[in-house]
Amino acid sequence: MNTEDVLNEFRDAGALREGHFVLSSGLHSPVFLQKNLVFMDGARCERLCKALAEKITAQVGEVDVAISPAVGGIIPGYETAKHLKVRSMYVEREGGEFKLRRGFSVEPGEKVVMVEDIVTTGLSSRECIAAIQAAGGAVVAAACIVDRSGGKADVGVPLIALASMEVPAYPADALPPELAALPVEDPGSRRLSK
Ligand SMILES: O=P(O)(O)OC[C@H]1O[C@H](OP(=O)(O)OP(=O)(O)O)[C@H](O)[C@@H]1O
Ligand SMILES: O=C(O)c1cc(=O)[nH]c(=O)[nH]1
Ligand SMILES: [Mg+2]
Repeated sequence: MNTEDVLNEFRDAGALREGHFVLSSGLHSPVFLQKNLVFMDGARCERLCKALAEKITAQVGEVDVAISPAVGGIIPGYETAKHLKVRSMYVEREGGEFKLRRGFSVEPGEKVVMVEDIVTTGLSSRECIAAIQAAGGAVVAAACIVDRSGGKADVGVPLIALASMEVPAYPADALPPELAALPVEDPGSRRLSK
């Protein structure tokens, strides 16, 4: 499955949104990939995550566990883990910081693949990887359905992306006028509890 195939799944699901969005990183973008509209369709989610699992196995071999950052990473993390035939867990924010909760744990040195839905700056991936390492896991790779940085994001381990593309994103004080003119949506969960 190549980038165009993945984007077609997003288009067909009505998940390729245009407007004015504030992203998890605080950057603003005229494009948002509303992944939940993709993952809500079991067959579509399975096609994408099966392909991602195959890419992970081809690049890093077998792993022991897949761990994702909540909320967006939970469904693709579970489905990818299913195809890798490994346990699936997630980290969630406690006082703003990602932690393994709900009885989830890793054995010291277990090989972990961190599975994200979307990577933009890589900040959430780095936070998730730090939480896994703090819990004793050895993160051998990160994986995502779409890398919006076109390969530029550095998450500190190899990043395996099913689709890779560069999408414009701007700091709040450097918005193009046509973007600044539109009302802003904040669709993610990072700022929900504040
Ligand atoms: O690479 P980054 O710059 O960190 O951006 C990508 C992150 O943004 C979204 O999460 P968000 O925090 O918006 O919440 P969600 O998982 O609940 O959608 C997405 O699920 C990634 O985790
Ligand atoms: O950077 C983000 O927060 C982000 C971008 C995107 O296209 N989709 C998403 O769910 N999050
Ligand atoms: Mg997320």
